[in-house]
Amino acid sequence: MPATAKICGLTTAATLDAAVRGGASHVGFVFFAPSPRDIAPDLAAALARTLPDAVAAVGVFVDPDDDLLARTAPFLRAVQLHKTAPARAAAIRDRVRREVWAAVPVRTRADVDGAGAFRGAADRILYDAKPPEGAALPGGLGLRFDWHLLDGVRHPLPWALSGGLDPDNVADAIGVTGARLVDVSSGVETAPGVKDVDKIGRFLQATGRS
Ligand SMILES: O=C(O)c1ccccc1NCC(=O)[C@H](O)[C@H](O)COP(=O)(O)O
Repeated sequence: MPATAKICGLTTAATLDAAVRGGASHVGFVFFAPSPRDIAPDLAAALARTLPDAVAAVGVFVDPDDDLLARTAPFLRAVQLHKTAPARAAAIRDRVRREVWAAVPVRTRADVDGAGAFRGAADRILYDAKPPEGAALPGGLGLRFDWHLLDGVRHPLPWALSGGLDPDNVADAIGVTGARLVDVSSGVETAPGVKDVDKIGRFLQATGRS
């Protein structure tokens, strides 16, 4: 079964174009200063304006304040929240009136079950690999979790699979988990924050969409 895909952490017109041409359903812009993928809101707005309707812009945030959300939400279709409690996610959803994705860091089955806390507070769960203690970033680390932790799970919300995916493993990941939406960042880069047009194309081809 083919899956749709979000290419995360884009910062240039050329790589955005590769994602669009390859058939991505979503593109992600990271608004988090410590990230090598951090993008200024003005540049993200300009890139987002070039997207066709079929491709949704997703803003990626780490427990954002209202000011950052106000500056970015107008050109986004969804906000992806890391390290954000369910009550705050619900308040953000009410405030920005955008689809809210809650990132759930996974190392154990208990982590997966924790996604239920976002029922009623978010619109989608993004299962991502749990970073090591003290990691500078909550995502974009190229780490994967045991996909079998999703076996038999009754998901509380629509969901997406993330963490350590790349052009060579994404087809397996889709086969094992049944994910209908996959998300990638470092797996289509040549260095942290440097996206690669060919890898983006290969990743999207491997999802079975293009
Ligand atoms: O990618 C980042 O730099 C980042 C920074 C702060 C919060 C989240 C971040 N990324 C979130 C994503 O959606 C990534 O695509 C996801 O963690 C998967 O990353 P990867 O394992 O590198 O494919």
